[in-house]
Parts: sequence; structure tokens; C-alpha cells
Amino acid sequence: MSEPVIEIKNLYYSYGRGQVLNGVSLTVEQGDYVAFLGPNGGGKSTLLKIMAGVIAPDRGSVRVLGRKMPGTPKGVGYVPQEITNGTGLPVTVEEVVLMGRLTAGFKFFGWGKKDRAAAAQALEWVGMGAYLKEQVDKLSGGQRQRVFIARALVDNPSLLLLDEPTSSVDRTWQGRFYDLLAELNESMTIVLVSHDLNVISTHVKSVACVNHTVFHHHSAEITPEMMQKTYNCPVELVAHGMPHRVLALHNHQEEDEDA
Ligand SMILES: Nc1ncnc2c1ncn2[C@@H]1O[C@H](COP(=O)(O)OP(=O)(O)OP(=O)(O)O)[C@@H](O)[C@H]1O
Repeated sequence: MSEPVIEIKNLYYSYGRGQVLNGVSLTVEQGDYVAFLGPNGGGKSTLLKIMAGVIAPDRGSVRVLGRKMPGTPKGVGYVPQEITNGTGLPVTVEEVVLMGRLTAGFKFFGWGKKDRAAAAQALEWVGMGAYLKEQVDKLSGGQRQRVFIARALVDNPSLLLLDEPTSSVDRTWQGRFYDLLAELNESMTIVLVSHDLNVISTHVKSVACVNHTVFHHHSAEITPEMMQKTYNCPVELVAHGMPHRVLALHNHQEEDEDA
């Protein structure tokens, strides 16, 4: 069997006050399509940032595509959650996507024809081909999210890390995007943070419940027991995407923490 794409052992992380990740161990095998599910503040984005090399763990071992983290992983496409607010930079859509070609150990001699063709292709995949020369901050949050997905795809990664990649995009494009992910999953491992139970149950292969620790269930089935364990309270499962019903039930957990 090939080496796992992600191998995390006994990982701890805090931003200073209060432990966010508490002894997390997780293995993701090649070809998996994992959804991270869990309450607000449970540490999903933090875990993704550690996998992407954005922040370093306080303790524990993290290997991504065979490389020890923290480091600059090659072959990882990452879409952060925050980008819907804009970059604050005077950059075009094409320039943002080309950033995804700056891989580990790369020496920059300027963009070549191949880079520009790859950027144009990635933008076509996400239906943003017409916006190549637009300033990225002029776009809507949903369009910007698609540009950052193109940035993650432009270097043909082996691992795709997506933090709520469709939170701002319209429903029609969401459907096309999940079809695209299914296609990409034939050659890429995918980790997706999502609150949308409907998306999770229809598209992914496995579910990891993240609430300071992680339980990785090697099937896409979401059971009331899993919800109870993850959210620490009874959660009504909804079949057609009303995730806020789930999230709303977490307020009392946060109150418990504050108490
Ligand atoms: N840069 C930061 N500085 C300080 N605290 C932070 C920072 N980023 C996140 N946190 C805190 O760490 C905890 C975990 O946050 P994280 O974003 O990883 O959770 P999450 O499960 O992704 O939540 P959500 O579903 O709301 O996106 C939260 O309490 C959050 O407020």
C-alpha cells in the first residue's frame, strides 16, 4: 500500500489561550475524499492551515505527501476560508491564479506561455475564463472564491485542501463545482471543510468529525451518534442542506466553554 497522503500523530495547537487541537491523530489515504465536519471553533480551519503549511503545530508530527511539516509542501492546492473578503491588493485574476505556480524550490524567471495557458485552463474549469484581466477585488465574494479555487488547481496538485469553498457561490455553480471535484478525485485526494450535510452525504467518501480532537469515520454515512459525539448535544439530521440548524445548536456549547 502507498504511503498515506496525510499522517498526523498526537498534534497539539493553540493560538495562545485555550487548546484548539488536542492530541489529534489522523491518517488520510491516497484517493480519499474527506469532509471535515464539526462545530464553529472546533478547529477545522486550523487543522487545514497546519496541513497547508500556513501555521506550525506546537507539538506532534505532521507529514503531508511524504514531507515533514512545517515546510513548503509541493503538490498541495489550498483554498483558505477568508478570501471572500478580498485581498486588499491591486492584483488581477490571472496574477492570483499564477501564484499557484510558485511551487517549492521554484526560481522565478517570469511567467512563461505554459504558466499562462495553465492559468487560463484553471479559470475555465471554474467558469471564470472571461475575467482573466479583471482586478480580483472588483469581483463578488463568490467569483473571488472561484478564482482561488483555480489558483489551487493550476499546478495540478495531488492533494486539494478546501475550506468551505462554496460558502459564497450560487447554488447552480455549487452543483457544477462538486461534479468537478468528483472528476478531480480520480487523480487527487481531497479534504473539504463544509457545514453542508447534504453536500457531505452526497459527495464525499469519508467524514472526519473535528471538535478539538478528530474522529475519522471511513464512510460517508452521518449517523445521529456521530453528531452527538461531535457536537456534544443532540442534533437533528436534515437531509436537504439546512446546516444552520446544526450550527445553531452549538451556541450552548460555546456558552459552556465561556463559563
Ligand atoms: N488567528 C487566530 N488567533 C486567535 N484565535 C484564533 C485564530 N484563528 C482561529 N482562532 C480561534 O481558534 C478556534 C478554532 O478556530 P477554527 O477557525 O480553526 O475553527 P473552525 O472549526 O474552522 O470554525 P468555523 O466552522 O467557525 O470556521 C476558535 O476559537 C477561533 O476563535
